[in-house]
Amino acid sequence: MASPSSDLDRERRKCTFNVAELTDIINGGREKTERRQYLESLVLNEPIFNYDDYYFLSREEKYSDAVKKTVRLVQVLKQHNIEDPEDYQTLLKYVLNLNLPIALHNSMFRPTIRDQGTDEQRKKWLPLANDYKIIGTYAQTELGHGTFIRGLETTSTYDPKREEFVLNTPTLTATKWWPGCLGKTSTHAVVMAQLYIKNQCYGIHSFIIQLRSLKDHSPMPGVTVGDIGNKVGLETNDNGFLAMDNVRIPRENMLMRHAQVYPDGTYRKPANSKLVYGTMVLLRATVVSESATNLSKAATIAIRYSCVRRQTEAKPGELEPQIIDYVTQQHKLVPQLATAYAFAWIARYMMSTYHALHADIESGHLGALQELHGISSGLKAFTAEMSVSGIEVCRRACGGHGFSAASGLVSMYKDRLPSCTYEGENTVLYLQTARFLLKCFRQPSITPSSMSYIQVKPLPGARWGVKSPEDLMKPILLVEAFEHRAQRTIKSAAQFLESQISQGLDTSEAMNRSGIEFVRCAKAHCYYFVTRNFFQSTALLKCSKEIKESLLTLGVVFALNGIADNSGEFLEDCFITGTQMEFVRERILYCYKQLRPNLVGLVDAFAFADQSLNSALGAYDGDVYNRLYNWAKRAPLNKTDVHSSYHKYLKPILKSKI
Ligand SMILES: CCCCCCCCCC/C=C\C/C=C/C(=O)SCCNC(=O)CCNC(=O)[C@H](O)C(C)(C)COP(=O)(O)OP(=O)(O)OC[C@H]1O[C@@H](n2cnc3c(N)ncnc32)[C@H](O)[C@@H]1OP(=O)(O)O
Ligand SMILES: Cc1cc2nc3c(=O)[nH]c(=O)nc-3n(C[C@H](O)[C@H](O)[C@H](O)COP(=O)(O)OP(=O)(O)OC[C@H]3O[C@@H](n4cnc5c(N)ncnc54)[C@H](O)[C@@H]3O)c2cc1C
Repeated sequence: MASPSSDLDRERRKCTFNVAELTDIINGGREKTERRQYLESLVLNEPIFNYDDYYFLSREEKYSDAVKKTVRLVQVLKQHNIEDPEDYQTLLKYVLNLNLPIALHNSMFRPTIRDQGTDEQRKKWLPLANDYKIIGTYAQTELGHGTFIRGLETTSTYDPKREEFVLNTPTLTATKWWPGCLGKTSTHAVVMAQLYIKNQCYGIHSFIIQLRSLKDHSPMPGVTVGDIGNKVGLETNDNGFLAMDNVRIPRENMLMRHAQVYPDGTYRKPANSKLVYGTMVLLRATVVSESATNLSKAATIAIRYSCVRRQTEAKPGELEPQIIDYVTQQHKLVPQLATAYAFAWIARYMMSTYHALHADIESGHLGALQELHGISSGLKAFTAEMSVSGIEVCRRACGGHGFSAASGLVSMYKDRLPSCTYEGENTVLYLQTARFLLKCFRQPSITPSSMSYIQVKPLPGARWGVKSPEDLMKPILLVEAFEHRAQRTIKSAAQFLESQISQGLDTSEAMNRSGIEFVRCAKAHCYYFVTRNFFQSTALLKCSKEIKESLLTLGVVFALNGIADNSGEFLEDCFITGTQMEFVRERILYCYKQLRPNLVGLVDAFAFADQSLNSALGAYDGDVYNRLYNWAKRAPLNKTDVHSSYHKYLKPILKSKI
């Protein structure tokens, strides 16, 4: 058997480009790489951030371990004056492989105060939150309602005599349920509740509530709070429940940047009722980035392992091939790698678009709200869905060892799966994007330039300009195919809706009946958007010819697999012919061959530290079998040669003499 590490060494020697150059591109420049390395150096060497035996821990131990790591992380951040949220995200992405019990504090609590608080409220709360003197969460979802926010039942009733709000959980279904970090960690929460003034309901607003004593962490009077119990993945997180019984807070605890309640109870409504949903939009944009990072990790593990794993001698006596040389294995993994790169590029687009449109909104251009919502909803759903399914493909591609916790892929899959549900269930978000696409289809004036393609009506009888398999290496033709599909499905969804209305259905029923068409067009739009962005961004890169070639080939793989996997949608209006579909399949194989020497280089370029992958299969040195064996030997069941259950149960039924 060949030595696993020599297999990876050989792969690395075959790579045609400079891996460090590609790492800089992925990180966004040399300076960002250096910053990342500096941040990594602060935590990687500390024993407390060791994850070696993590997969052996129980849920409670995992939570406790995560709290310990969180506290140390906070100390490290303070010690080194690290305040930039981007730095914190870098640490989460590349080192701290967990959903920490302060995840919601940093991703939702602080941003909500920043974006929805007045200047005075920011001045009061942000220093406390930034300094971790208080830890907060975002409590919106209830037992009875998650998607339909307007249906939340928690009430916040204004008492002008005492200038206080009184928060109540009037029914069982009004109990807050799911908020991360609520169960055991948070001292405070932004709670979304229906605002009542003089018996009139003004809809959902956000309020800061103290949940626990800052002296002993016990629940505050009127607050019932706890963990909701085990779930799929996210074992380090204490997703919780919360019920409130006449909890009083000062008037100043309603976040009043957009809507105000004056001491006498006068209400001033926000310029747009959806401003209160702003933090969700930010987190949806973040999910795009998380989806990219995690699929990159999964591809790193599975591709390195597939270069080390050998199976089935082709000819008697010959060395068994590396499993990566089976085209079926390539057909599993190369599309995941291509998707990881496509998502890394769209994540960068999503964050910069978020910041640009958010700045527009802050300066009063509220038209940007629906554009940001339209873009981020679909991309969150699309990237979460493909990332989760891609991680599972990577896990299965590792055969039996993919089932071992030590692969790192089991927990990754379980921890990522909820991203299809939280921050807006995926179908619900696709429907939101579809609404926006249809609006743009009907109203050119509101169509943002990034979506102007919607205004071009697809020509009946249009045909794809691909004449040979070589044509499939031309980004313009690939993008054209996705553009056509998106235009056609948007038009078809609009026509379907109109046909329902013309049959006499009221708008909501017609929208419901059009839902499947809506989701179809939103997915088609997202595939187009991501493909176009990949080729546009890659074309702009200043890098070596070899890197550009590899990236473009990955883009072709992403696009061609998208066409092959959704072939019906391209064939049904004869835009693509059967012969062109054959070209597509042929070119996919060609691209795999082109990329084969660079597969390890392309995953090495993500530059994940072994600790962050925490995988016996995917470590840099490829020493898979020693790692698996040593890890198994440390398993709690192996602490003694004879387990206590032998004495308790097994011994009596076993024969002492044969
Ligand atoms: C790598 C870095 C590491 C970072 C670490 C971060 C890790 C953190 C891990 C945290 C993990 C989990 C956290 C999870 C948190 C949560 O889940 S919080 C709860 C999230 N909940 C949801 O998302 C609920 C989904 N539901 C909704 O958003 C809305 O209810 C819905 C959009 C479905 C409908 O809202 P309604 O108010 O009922 O809408 P309606 O009145 O029908 O109006 C529709 C109308 O409004 C427009 N609209 C809706 N939302 C927005 C918005 N946000 N902005 C702008 N416009 C909006 C919509 O387009 C419609 O417009 P139209 O013109 O009528 O078509
Ligand atoms: C791990 C995890 C962490 C979370 N963290 C938080 C948190 O920190 N804070 C917080 O407030 N919440 C949190 N949540 C809650 C989360 O945001 C909601 O679960 C999510 O928004 C989905 O809402 P729901 O549970 O009501 O699903 P439902 O809306 O009940 O969805 C069930 C099904 O109904 C369908 N459906 C619902 N409405 C429609 C519609 N209008 N049209 C078509 N189909 C529809 C959905 O597509 C889905 O198939 C978390 C959830 C999870 C799983």
